[in-house]
Amino acid sequence: MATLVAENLTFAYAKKSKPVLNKVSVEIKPGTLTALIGPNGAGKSTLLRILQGQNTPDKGEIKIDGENLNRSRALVALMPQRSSMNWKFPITVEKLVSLGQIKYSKSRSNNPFQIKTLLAYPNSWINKCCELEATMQRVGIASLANRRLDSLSGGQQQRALLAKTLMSPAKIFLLDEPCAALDPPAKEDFLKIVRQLADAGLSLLVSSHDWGDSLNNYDQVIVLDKSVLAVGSPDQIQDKLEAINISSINENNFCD
Ligand SMILES: Nc1ncnc2c1ncn2[C@@H]1O[C@H](COP(=O)(O)OP(=O)(O)OP(=O)(O)O)[C@@H](O)[C@H]1O
Repeated sequence: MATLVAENLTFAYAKKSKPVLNKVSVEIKPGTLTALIGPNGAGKSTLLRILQGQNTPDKGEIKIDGENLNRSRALVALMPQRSSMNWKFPITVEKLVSLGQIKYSKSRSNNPFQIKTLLAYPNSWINKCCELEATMQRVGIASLANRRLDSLSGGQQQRALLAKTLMSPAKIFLLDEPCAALDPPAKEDFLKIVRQLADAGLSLLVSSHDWGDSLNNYDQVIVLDKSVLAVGSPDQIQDKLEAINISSINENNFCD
């Protein structure tokens, strides 16, 4: 369980350029599913990268359970946009998912894949294998373990990428447009899974272009367009959006 609080984040990609984020504050509570919505170029991906520590804000601060993000980066994991993946890479689902653990383990002294750890803690390898199996089951891809990534549907690929992300020891998960390019049933399946993860105590922030009934799956909705335009429950957001003129957002290619 972990709470992420970001306050007054301001960020520009170059010194003299205009900020792409301006005084953005967000709070992600344990066991909640939050949607981050906004038009193209609103700064959603930038914000997720900052919250994960890949980019540093020019101003503002990010704390996890009161500790600076620098000290607790391992508690935050980012699932990147699907366009950043090479889906043709010859790898099985199981191997991809296990990479989520190995990547993290490199920087840890208790890497369960290291011989010295194995000797000291013989169950660590078994535990990690169980975790791999459990994580694949959690997102409904256990039966696809030996399939190659390029033989999967888009929805299955996204679930495999989610499972890889879940293999990290994080408690807060930032998902960058995980439902982009998924057909409605696959989108619905994916949202059910993230809902279950939140109900199990994880904190999830999911960026999306979706506007409509799917927002009802979320506990909190943040509307971003360089700054936070509105934040609240799906019902509260509907009311607020009318006040801030949703048509101007739609004109900005705010799709679906
Ligand atoms: N690496 C970068 N260098 C310079 N500018 C960037 C970089 N990445 C993004 N930007 C700019 O920052 C702004 C915010 O982009 P960002 O990708 O965060 O928005 P977004 O809301 O995720 O957009 P989309 O919904 O289209 O993915 C845009 O104007 C974009 O052109």
